[in-house]
Amino acid sequence: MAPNTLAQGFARDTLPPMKAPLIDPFQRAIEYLRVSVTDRCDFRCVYCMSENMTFLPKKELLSLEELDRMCSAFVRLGVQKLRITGGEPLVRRGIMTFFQAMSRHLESGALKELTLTTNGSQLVKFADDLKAAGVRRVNISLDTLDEAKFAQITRWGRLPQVLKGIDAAQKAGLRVKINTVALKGFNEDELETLSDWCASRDMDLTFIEVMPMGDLGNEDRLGQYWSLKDLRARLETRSPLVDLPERTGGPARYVRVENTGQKIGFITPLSHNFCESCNRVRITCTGEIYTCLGQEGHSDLRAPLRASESDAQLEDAIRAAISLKPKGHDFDYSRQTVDGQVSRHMSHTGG
Ligand SMILES: Nc1nc2c(ncn2[C@@H]2O[C@H](COP(=O)(O)OP(=O)(O)OP(=O)(O)O)[C@@H](O)[C@H]2O)c(=O)[nH]1
Ligand SMILES: C[S@@+](CC[C@H](N)C(=O)[O-])C[C@H]1O[C@@H](n2cnc3c(N)ncnc32)[C@H](O)[C@@H]1O
Ligand code: SF4
Ligand code: SF4
Repeated sequence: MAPNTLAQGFARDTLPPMKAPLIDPFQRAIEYLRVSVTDRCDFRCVYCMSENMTFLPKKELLSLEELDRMCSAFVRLGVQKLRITGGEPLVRRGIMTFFQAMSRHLESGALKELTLTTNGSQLVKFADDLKAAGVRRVNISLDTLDEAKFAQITRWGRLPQVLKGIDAAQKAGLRVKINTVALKGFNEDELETLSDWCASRDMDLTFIEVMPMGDLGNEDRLGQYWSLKDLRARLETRSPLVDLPERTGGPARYVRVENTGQKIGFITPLSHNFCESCNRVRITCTGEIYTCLGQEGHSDLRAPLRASESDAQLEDAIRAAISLKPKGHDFDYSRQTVDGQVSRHMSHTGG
């Protein structure tokens, strides 16, 4: 990708010496930042958005320059892994300039990984640029390989476009991990097919338990919930699974499928929560920090960011927010009610 003047303009900080790292009240080091760069999306997945979602006015969003300042402040405070998400991150205008600007933190060695989670619809256009900006792997969400079911679950998505995006990512040399939300009565019968398909293309696969977020409307999230313990037991009837110690810094726990060598991850916030080793916080597209995905508590970082050209106030506000990070989430399916429902949309905080 050709050097971009806007990106050069971003690079005003060559990272002053690293500050004291971010440690929360439970002695967990915060090294992983997930940033939602837009609440917009070209899909309307049923577990994530309502069909008639209204989006924020553009002026509410952090500008690309502000996103740069925000992320750079976190990198100075010890964040080593930066995941860009949304909404659909690749529908944000100018987003490649932002990726390009962030690559300077990879080059300096301060940031170990720059990556994104995407629905894959725009990868034909952007895979090469992402690779050039230093992205090495992408997580692509895909719940089914059946075209009609794909249209049903994403409402607006088209499967062939996403499959072409996956091809483009692999061709560009990006490592691909597929994220599949396991939904009872929807893709239950496809898990083996999906896992064989990923193995045949040398892609990792992670199954995610559906979380009770967003406005449920007519959606029965409780009825859709499927414990990954059951799924694991089913996969075990085909081949032994060996627990792997390795971690990506994310919440997935991995197993190796003995018969094929394939790696499969499980993200099980409900049936086995991983809060005790939580290392991450989230920034919304409007500059709020959520220190837990499963809690409503948050604080505003946009005001301190905009208050001054210096980042001192922003850094103080970040530390203050981390000092309030809760121990874990409040999701609760056990009472078979939606008490544990978090009314915020995933697209706002970025999942
Ligand atoms: N409850 C909970 N769920 C999370 C958390 N982080 C990620 N998830 C869930 O896992 C999904 C997949 O996460 P990804 O965006 O692929 O990121 P990741 O799992 O950190 O990715 P890797 O770097 O590949 O490990 C998210 O959309 C959420 O549904 C977390 O901190 N708490
Ligand atoms: C909110 S999306 C944002 C990034 C991108 N648009 C995508 O779909 O990959 C991030 C992830 O959140 C997951 N997700 C959304 N709503 C969820 C829910 N209610 N429970 C579990 N995962 C959810 C999606 O499947 C996706 O893997
Ligand atoms: S899960 Fe991702 S692709 Fe689906 S509606 Fe939410 S933000 Fe869009
Ligand atoms: S639910 Fe909250 S505390 Fe638990 S892993 Fe996710 S973000 Fe961390």
